[in-house]
Amino acid sequence: MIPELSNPSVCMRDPQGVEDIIKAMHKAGPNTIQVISDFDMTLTRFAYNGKRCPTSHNILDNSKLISDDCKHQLKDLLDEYYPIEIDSNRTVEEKLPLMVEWWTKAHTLLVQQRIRKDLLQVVVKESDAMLRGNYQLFFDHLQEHHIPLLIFSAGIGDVLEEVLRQAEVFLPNIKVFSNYMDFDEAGVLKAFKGELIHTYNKREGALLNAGHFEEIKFRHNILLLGDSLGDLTMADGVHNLENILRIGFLNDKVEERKPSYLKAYDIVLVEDETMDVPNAILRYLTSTK
Ligand SMILES: Nc1ccn([C@@H]2O[C@H](COP(=O)(O)O)[C@@H](O)[C@H]2O)c(=O)n1
Ligand SMILES: [Mg+2]
Repeated sequence: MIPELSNPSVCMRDPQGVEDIIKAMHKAGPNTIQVISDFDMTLTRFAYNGKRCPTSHNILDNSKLISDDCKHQLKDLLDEYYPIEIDSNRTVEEKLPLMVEWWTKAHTLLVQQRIRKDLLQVVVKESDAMLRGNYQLFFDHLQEHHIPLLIFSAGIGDVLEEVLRQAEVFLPNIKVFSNYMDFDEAGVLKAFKGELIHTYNKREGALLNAGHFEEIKFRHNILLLGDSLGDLTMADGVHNLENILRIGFLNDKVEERKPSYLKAYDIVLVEDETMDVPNAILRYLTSTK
């Protein structure tokens, strides 16, 4: 049905179950589909030529807008909390307060740096941020078939929008839920807006944004893309969900985390820096054969 499902990066707990979901979504047609995707390390690459690529936070953390002292502090936070974020031996309940602590400390430091809105464009351009291979096909295909794409990110909304704009894929069918910066009249960062979104509270974020799901309530079939187990709750606001196909990018600590990813995601893509598998599935879902 979809030759790319035999790629070496593809792992599935239940290949027949995956085929059944895809067939049901294909039968229902593109007008019933919506895509919900995480941003960092899902739409963007985890690594390129063996080097880690930055998250939307890291784009700022590593930029010329941040003092050396603050860079060290942000790096210390990353070294302390990222291993906790991806630790398979801790429960989500254990991780929750620690994630709030990480995001709160990092955002406090960023605010202290008095970041200028007009320089975001420059730092994104100067960064090593990269979308996954063949990302253009993904965005163009969704736009062409009028399929809404919700990008649901615990990263920084202003930065991720700029990444998409510079890649010329910030298209009208895209909606973003994320942490947005609040600037003062002089265009200097003074706070972050609204409720904090971190890796493990996307369910709450989804429920807070009920209006979006209401607008597209006739789209009961979901293609969900994520790289963290926290991303699985991004579709919790969807009305009368019929079919959901969950695709998880397993980027880091592969052997340790594979069992839990196989249990939670229908398709697990191991160290795959491309959009080839989601693209092939979308091509099939929107085909008439
Ligand atoms: N100070 C921080 C906080 C979080 N991160 C990483 O960002 C990712 C969240 O964004 P998603 O688009 O993936 O929801 C998350 O995986 C954290 O590792 C960071 O780099 N710095
Ligand atoms: Mg992510």
